[in-house]
Parts: sequence; structure tokens; C-alpha cells
Amino acid sequence: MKQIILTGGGTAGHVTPNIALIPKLKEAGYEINYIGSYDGIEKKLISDFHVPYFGISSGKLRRYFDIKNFTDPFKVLKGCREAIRLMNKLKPDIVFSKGGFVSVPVVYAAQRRKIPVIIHESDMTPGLANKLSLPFANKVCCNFPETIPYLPSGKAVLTGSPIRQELLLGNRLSGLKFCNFTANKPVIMVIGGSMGAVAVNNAIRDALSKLLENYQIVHLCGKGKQDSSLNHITGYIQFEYVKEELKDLFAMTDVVVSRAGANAICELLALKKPNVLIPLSAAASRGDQILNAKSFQKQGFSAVLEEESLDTMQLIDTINEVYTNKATYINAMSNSKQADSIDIIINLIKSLT
Ligand SMILES: CC(=O)N[C@H]1[C@@H](OP(=O)(O)OP(=O)(O)OC[C@H]2O[C@@H](n3ccc(=O)[nH]c3=O)[C@H](O)[C@@H]2O)O[C@H](CO)[C@@H](O)[C@@H]1O
Repeated sequence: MKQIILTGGGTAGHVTPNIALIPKLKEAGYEINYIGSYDGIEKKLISDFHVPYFGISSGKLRRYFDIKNFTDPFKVLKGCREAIRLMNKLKPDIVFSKGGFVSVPVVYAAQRRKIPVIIHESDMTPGLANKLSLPFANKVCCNFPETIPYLPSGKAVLTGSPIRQELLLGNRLSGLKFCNFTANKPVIMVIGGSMGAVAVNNAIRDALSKLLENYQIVHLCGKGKQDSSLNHITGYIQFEYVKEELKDLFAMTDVVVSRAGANAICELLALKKPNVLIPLSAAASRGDQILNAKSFQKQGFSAVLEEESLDTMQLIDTINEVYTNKATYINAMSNSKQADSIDIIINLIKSLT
């Protein structure tokens, strides 16, 4: 049996694409092991899939000053030693990395043992962890054609992003039941990325009473970001993070209000969900979500609002506009040619093992 190591973590966006590959990898006869950090979100998310999980020490690699910059390099070195030991023990035929800081020692260790490595970049421009991994990779999958010029020639493969297929199999009534919602009022789902987004949460809560006149709202607000004072309002429900229920929540949703993380928007496109995107500002990131959102807006898939100038009336008007014109958005998304990313990546893995 062929052995594969999956790695990636830090935020769910570095884990859910790996999860999307698991069923097809098993079908193709691969034995899967996962390497992540000792206690990151990847450990919790992978625990549902009967895949052996190995934790390594992980440190954040920063481009800015932080007191932890003096201790994190030691954690990364420890992670490298642990990853090398795991390569010797597990003897994989290939490593597939979805990025995030924990993946760098794994990719490095694989290259030292001459094990083929594929990395996947979801964003338009490579993140720091993937940039550090590029020299060690045999192939680099990307989600957007715009990314190819940033990648070493001969390594880039346009694959799109693997999307968990079960998301397409949701049940509307199960979603309504889970949220205690009625079938007679449209539903808005709010997702501030896998960790939640304070700016998005605040904007929705400021608009709540007005929005609840016409909609019901399920709010995935991120760990530690629930507002208990809003717990008993009819038609409004908050969750920190949902796993298997997400498919049913999508099935019952009419309009999604979301950050513009690469995986989140690819899921919206695959599910053809009319959406309002509020990308993470350039001040807090390298600006990729803004590029993602503009690209979706240009193609007619999304309405976009800027975080800096967000106001309550504008948010309500935009949600109403998208809801009223939902058929136009769905039509535009139906015409897009989204790649079958899972098959392309599985074939790439097979070609190197
Ligand atoms: C703040 C930050 O650095 N964000 C980055 C991070 O976002 P983040 O980790 O939020 O990743 P994405 O928005 O791309 O994906 C979030 C994933 O979490 C899932 N989900 C979310 C909420 C929930 O309750 N349940 C659930 O399953 C979504 O379905 C999706 O699969 O990685 C992305 C991919 O590299 C980048 O594009 C984002 O810019």
C-alpha cells in the first residue's frame, strides 16, 4: 500500500482542503498519516476522520518584531528534528502540504529524505510558509491562474482548491431544525473565516434588529466571539465553528455574508450561494482577500464591501440587493468553469508515487 503524509494547519483554511482529499486518497489505496502541531485546529478537525495524527513542535515565522521571535526558531528546529524522525518511522511515498507554519519542517524533512513533495497554495500570492517550502517541492498546486508567475517555472500546476464533497449534500430541513428556524423566512449565513472576524461580527450585530425583520441569521462567529446577550433572540443563532452540520446550513441559506478567504469563496462558488464579501483589509494582511473579492465581483459572483468604510445601512442595502437579484448571481456562478480539483490533485499524487 502506498503511504502519504498530509500536513497543514494553523487555521482551518490550511486543513479543510486536506480533508477534502481524504476520501479519494483512501479510494485510490493510499494509507494516510497527518502531521500537524501538538494542539492546533488541525488536530481537532482531523480527529473526525480516522487518520493517525502526529504532532510536532511549531513556531510562527514572522516578518515583524515580536518577543516570541527569540523562542520560536527553537520550536521550529525542534519541529524539524521531530519531522525527520517521523519520516524515518512512517517512510511515506509522498508528502502533500497545504501550508501554514507547521508544514515547513515537514516539507524540509521530506526533501532531506528524498521523498517527493507537493505543496498547495490557495491564495493569489504565496504565503510565507509556502515561500519557504517552494525550493523543496517537486510540484506546487495553485488555485488562481494569477499565482503561476510567482512560482518556479516547471513546478506550477493550476488545480483549483479541493472542496469537501459532502458540502454539496446538505439537507435544508435538517439545517432549519438544527437552528430552530422556520421554513417561511429567508436565511443569511455569516462566516468570518475559520477564526471569525470581529469587524464582520460587529457589523452584523449592529444591523441585527433591522435584518431580523426580513431574514433569519445563522452566525458562525469564531472561537470566543459569541455574544451571550444575543442568545435568546428568535431567528438569530450563533456558533463558534460548525463541522458536519455546515452542509445543512449551506443548504438552507439564501445569502452568505463572508470574509474572502480562498477556500471560503471557492466553496461559495461550488455551492452557487449568492454572497456579500467583506475581505480582510490590506492593513491586517498581504491583501490577498481583497484581490480574491475583486476577482469574484468582476465575474458577477459576489457583492463586495470594504471593511474600512463598512456602515450598517450599506450592509443592509447590499444584502437586500443580493437577495433580490439572487438569480443573476446564481446564473453567473453556474457559468463558471470551476476545475475538478480533487481529481487533478489525486492524479498528480499518483504521477509522483
Ligand atoms: C485571517 C487569515 O489569515 N485568513 C486566511 C486563512 O483563512 P481561513 O483559515 O479562514 O480560511 P478560508 O476562509 O479559506 O477557509 C475557511 C474554511 O473553514 C471552513 N469553516 C469555517 C467556519 C466554520 O464554522 N466551519 C467551517 O468548516 C470553511 O468551510 C472553509 O473550508 O487562510 C486562507 C487560505 O490560505 C486565506 O485566504 C485567508 O486570507
